[in-house]
Amino acid sequence: MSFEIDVVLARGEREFAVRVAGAAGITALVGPSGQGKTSTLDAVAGLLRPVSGRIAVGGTVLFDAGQGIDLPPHARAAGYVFQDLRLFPHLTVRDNLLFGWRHAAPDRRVLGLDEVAGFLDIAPLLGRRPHTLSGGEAQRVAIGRALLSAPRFLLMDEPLTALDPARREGVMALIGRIRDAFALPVLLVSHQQDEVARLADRIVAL
Ligand SMILES: Nc1ncnc2c1ncn2[C@@H]1O[C@H](COP(=O)(O)OP(=O)(O)OP(=O)(O)O)[C@@H](O)[C@H]1O
Repeated sequence: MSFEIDVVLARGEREFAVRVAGAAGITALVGPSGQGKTSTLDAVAGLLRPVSGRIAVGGTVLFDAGQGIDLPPHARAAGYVFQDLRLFPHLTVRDNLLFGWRHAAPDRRVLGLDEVAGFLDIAPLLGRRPHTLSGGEAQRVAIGRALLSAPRFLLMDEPLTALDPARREGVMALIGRIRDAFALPVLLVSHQQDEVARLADRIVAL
């Protein structure tokens, strides 16, 4: 399973050409601010329509301007961990996690709440609200919600930025375990180029 991305994206007046070829495992997108990294994740998730080009993941074509293919977000089944996490503030951790599960296609639900909570070490937090969580705890809950949505692949926007060095190590180890345990391709954006170099199977500079 790997990402094949060859698109031109437009944001306002600017255009970005993005190319990621045949990378399995963890692919890191790095580069200066404002170079279209988040826009690339949005395009793969189906939240931003490219001007032209093609996006496929694991051989499934998600977008192809030439062939008129543009799958809607739910059919793409991205597990998207947003930079600002976007946990629902009025829901408990349990209900944030179950939101992902309820939106998963029933025949693709391979993971359950208990398994994911155990894997991410967040079982003690299930009754809490997001505003009571530390940055690292909230990050793990957001990853859990994405995993429970039965994703075909994961998109992670700056998963290390808000964390102190010790927590960064923990989240990096976790992302590596997700790749190995669930065989999910991961496309992640990072500014921490040195750290991400140890984790990623491939680095693409925008
Ligand atoms: N909705 C939008 N409308 C207009 N311009 C936008 C929009 N979203 C992003 N942009 C612009 O598009 C460019 C690329 O933004 P994007 O967030 O993809 O970059 P990035 O590489 O992820 O940046 P950063 O590292 O700062 O998060 C930026 O110049 C940004 O200001």
